[in-house]
Amino acid sequence: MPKPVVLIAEELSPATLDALGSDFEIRRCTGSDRDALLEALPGADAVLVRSATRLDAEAIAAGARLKVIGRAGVGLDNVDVPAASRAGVMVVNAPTSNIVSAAELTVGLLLAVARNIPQADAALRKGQWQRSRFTGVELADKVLGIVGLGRIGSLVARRMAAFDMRVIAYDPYVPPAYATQTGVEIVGLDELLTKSDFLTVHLPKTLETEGLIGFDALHRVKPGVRIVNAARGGIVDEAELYAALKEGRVAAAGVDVFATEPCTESPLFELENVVVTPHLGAGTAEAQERAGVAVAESVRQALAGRFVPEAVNVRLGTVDDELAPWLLLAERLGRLFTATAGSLPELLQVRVGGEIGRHDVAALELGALKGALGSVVEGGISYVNAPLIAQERGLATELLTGGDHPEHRSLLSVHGVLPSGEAVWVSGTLTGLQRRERLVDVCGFEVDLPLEGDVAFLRAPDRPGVIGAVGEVLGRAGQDVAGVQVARAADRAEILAAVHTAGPVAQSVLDDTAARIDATRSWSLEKSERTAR
Ligand SMILES: NC(=O)c1ccc[n+]([C@@H]2O[C@H](COP(=O)([O-])OP(=O)(O)OC[C@H]3O[C@@H](n4cnc5c(N)ncnc54)[C@H](O)[C@@H]3O)[C@@H](O)[C@H]2O)c1
Ligand SMILES: O=C(O)[C@H](O)COP(=O)(O)O
Repeated sequence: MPKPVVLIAEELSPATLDALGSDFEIRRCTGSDRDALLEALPGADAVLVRSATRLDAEAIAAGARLKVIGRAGVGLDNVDVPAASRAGVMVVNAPTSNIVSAAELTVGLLLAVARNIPQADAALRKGQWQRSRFTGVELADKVLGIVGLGRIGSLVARRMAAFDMRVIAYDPYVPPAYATQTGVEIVGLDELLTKSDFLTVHLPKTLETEGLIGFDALHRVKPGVRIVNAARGGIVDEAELYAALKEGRVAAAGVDVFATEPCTESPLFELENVVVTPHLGAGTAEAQERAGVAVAESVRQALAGRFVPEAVNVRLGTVDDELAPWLLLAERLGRLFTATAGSLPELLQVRVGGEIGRHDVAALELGALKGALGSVVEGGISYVNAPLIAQERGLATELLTGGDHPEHRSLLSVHGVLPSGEAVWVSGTLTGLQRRERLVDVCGFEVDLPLEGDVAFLRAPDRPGVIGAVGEVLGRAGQDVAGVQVARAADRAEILAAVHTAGPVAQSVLDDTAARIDATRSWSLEKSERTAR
């Protein structure tokens, strides 16, 4: 089996490779070289990038085998996430990997624009000892205006409070109570602009935020404000910032990010009151290691078809340690449901009863759907494309919670009514300290089976000699039978035989066995598991 290919399109920490391990073939390309990227993408199962690689719809379409895009960092403005979702490609990032580093760089830029540190350094290296030329201002008792009080904005707020700054913020999407807890006063944009002595931007780049600090805002600012942008180029309009600096409306600026990167020429570079860095917010050993290891882990999970908590284009709700094994069970039951039913219903119901039903179990609906479609959809099913594929096939899902079971603390069932009117369901639970998966009910036949290994199911009329006949056909085919479990229907009209074999039963052998006992239906757990992979 060839190993899945992970394409590394930008310089990542060496820890990334260690975390990926030896299960993948690693290829490299320079993601900012468009031709090289488009040439390398068709062979890749996963691609790892930072902010310099543009993964737009064209690039995603070129990645015909692509299953996951890993962004070793926060910002996703270089990835067309809707296009990835349409193509069934999971997008993962490392949303907290570099926030401390970005906040610390912001602190550095605030200090640099207050005290002219880089300019003084450059002058002294040229032999100029000019103390009064670089007279700065203190931070203490000044107003710091933060635009965007998210993860990085909040870290900056905490750090700058230690400099005795008065921190205000504009962010219409954070609850005022949260801001109060952090000691920050939430104000409107106008108030922030007119009151701030220092202004720092920590927004995502969106249609709404691009140019937010542009002509209008830069004409309303408090005269002599110092501005820092270590979020995304273009949120502070570079041309308008240049004009404001030239006219003295803005006293100084610290700029880490540019509308077009790499940026090696800019009118801003000509101004002495500007401090620039080449997108260094995440440029620390710690941030790079965290980002690389986090996306490597996510890519491993994604390529194994598992749920990835950091996936940005999967709406799964919360999957905590308590729920994670139930999610796997839901997927397995989904697969077994399809194998048992032999077709798909119009409505797939996921019923969650007992203790686990009292948690937020929304994820189980998607897990069961992914499992149910897994063995029937060509081209691979993922948490990303399962809802889309279900919609295309007219398959709806429903999550029902509540109710207790007399025998099981918690019970998960996947249920559906087939076009013939027949109801099919499979139910399972987790047992013991190891939380082992057990199949406990197949269409009303009570069983007690692990949900793994090679198990053939046969549903047949309840007649003497049925089990002997099953053993005989399988034995003749050279199939070792490790055990048989027989469940009887309440009316004793039918049995369900679950036959454990040491190895997969060939379809022809299963068909022969079924014919011998007049089975109304036969299917196998191994088949439903394996074809879904
Ligand atoms: N320079 C770097 O190397 C570097 C490193 C890391 C992150 N970043 C960038 O920093 C930015 C912030 O990252 P984060 O992790 O703090 O993001 P975040 O999502 O945690 O915070 C963003 C905040 O902006 C607010 N917001 C969104 N739209 C807004 C609007 N129109 N007006 C006001 N507030 C608005 C949101 O409510 C949120 O609280 C992102 O653009 C990210 O890409 C840059
Ligand atoms: O969004 C981010 O994570 C930062 O801007 C860092 O980008 P980078 O990984 O290209 O340094």
